[in-house]
Amino acid sequence: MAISTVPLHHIIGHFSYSRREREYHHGYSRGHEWSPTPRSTYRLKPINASVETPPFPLFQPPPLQESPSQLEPADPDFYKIGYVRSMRAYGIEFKEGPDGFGVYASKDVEPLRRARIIMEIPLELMLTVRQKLPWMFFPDIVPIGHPIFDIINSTNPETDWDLRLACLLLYAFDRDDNFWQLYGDFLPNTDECTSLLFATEDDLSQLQDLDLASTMRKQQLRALEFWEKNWHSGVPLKIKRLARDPERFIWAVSMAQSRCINMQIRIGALVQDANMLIPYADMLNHSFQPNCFLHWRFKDRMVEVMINAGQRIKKGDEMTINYLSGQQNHMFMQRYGFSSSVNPWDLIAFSGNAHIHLDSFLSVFNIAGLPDEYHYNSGDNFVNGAVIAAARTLPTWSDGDVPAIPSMERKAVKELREECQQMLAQFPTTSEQDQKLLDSIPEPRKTLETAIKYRLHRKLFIEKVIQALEIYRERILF
Ligand SMILES: C[S@@+](CC[C@H](N)C(=O)[O-])C[C@H]1O[C@@H](n2cnc3c(N)ncnc32)[C@H](O)[C@@H]1O
Repeated sequence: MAISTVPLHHIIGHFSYSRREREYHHGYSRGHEWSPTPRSTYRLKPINASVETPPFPLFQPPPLQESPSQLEPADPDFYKIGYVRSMRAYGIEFKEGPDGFGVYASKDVEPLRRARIIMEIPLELMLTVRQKLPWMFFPDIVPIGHPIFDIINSTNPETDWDLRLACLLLYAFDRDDNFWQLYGDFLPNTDECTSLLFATEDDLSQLQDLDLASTMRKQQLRALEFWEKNWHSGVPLKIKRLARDPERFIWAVSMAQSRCINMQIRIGALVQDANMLIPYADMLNHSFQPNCFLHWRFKDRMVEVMINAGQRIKKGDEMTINYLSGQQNHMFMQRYGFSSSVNPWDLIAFSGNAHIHLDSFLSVFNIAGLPDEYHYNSGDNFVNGAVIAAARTLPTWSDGDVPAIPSMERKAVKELREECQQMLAQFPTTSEQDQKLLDSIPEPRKTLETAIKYRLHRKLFIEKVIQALEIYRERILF
């Protein structure tokens, strides 16, 4: 069953669509590949003349002058795709930066007592699937009896949300006048994708993590087998053209995995856990200390992107959200194809008996709160997410008010440091060698770069834990 609500996708007025020299393959090309060739103009007739037509552009495109931050502004036409209810954005711009497209503040924002809206995106622009049985998808664009419906219907609702979203995305690209046909041009192409679904065997070996490499091999096989099962030579033409080659389907799965947002949404009386592809909001990059968050506004079925209450933002700052809380780097790698050396949730499996005194360690680094909510406000440049992770992952002891005994702490620090050093020695390369390798490849393939960065981040994290132990040892004596 699919949810049906308002009639969808009435394209209003006309818009001009700038397409540079490239194939018109949704999501296969964008951004810096475009050459500044003349614009071509497409005119789409209004489908439903009775629909009110808001004036274009619905919000101001960013100024075209060179951005002081050296980042490339998105194509101005990105802002002009118009539908019955369009998205709205306030005080932000979409630009290409170090992590692909991102969202940046176009003006300063003073801290406010209440959260402030920067984007509003209506439900009808999104692609969503319900996580649990009875599964549903939205919008209701797939006719019962269409082969893609049967394929979607054959998936496991509990586990295959990414495969279903991929099918829905490919189907949306194939439907005349669907919003995603236009929006797809702003999605990363296969070369720009960081997803390890595209990793070669060599890339996987560069991870220096056998477990992650094996998980990714299984995930690659799962996507490939799904394509083979459903797009075999005998399938009807109308399904075949959605993903003629496995690469196209795997691209769609990688889009679903890396851009999907899981949210609980209320529609009427129904509250559901949904996996959603939310255009424009999916341009927000991740941070462990995000300045924004998402909120479902049920009264008019909009997703709001909001700036945290009390957050100060400077013009040019990147706007970020937290994709996953409480997850280690390998989980970020599996789903999004990136990692961080300051992931506060990273863990190290210590095997010895050494323990340090928890309260002393926390007070040395001015870390407050309980393990699930540790935060720091020390003004000490050394303390970052990796030190928070150290506080969570180092074996510690705490017994009422019993204070630490410096000589015992020093002994424990020595053992823990040695164990960290053994872990580092087990890697075939050092962090310096990884960094040199990254610097020496002029334009590495995304998946190769992602893999080398992952192993580098792991080593930088362990090195930071060693440094933190050293500082703890020095300061505990006073
Ligand atoms: C939801 S999309 C965000 C928009 C994306 N940057 C783009 O170019 O379209 C998620 C992808 O952005 C990139 N990304 C997001 N946050 C990142 C971060 N903190 N570090 C590195 N890459 C990041 C990864 O490639 C990830 O798969």
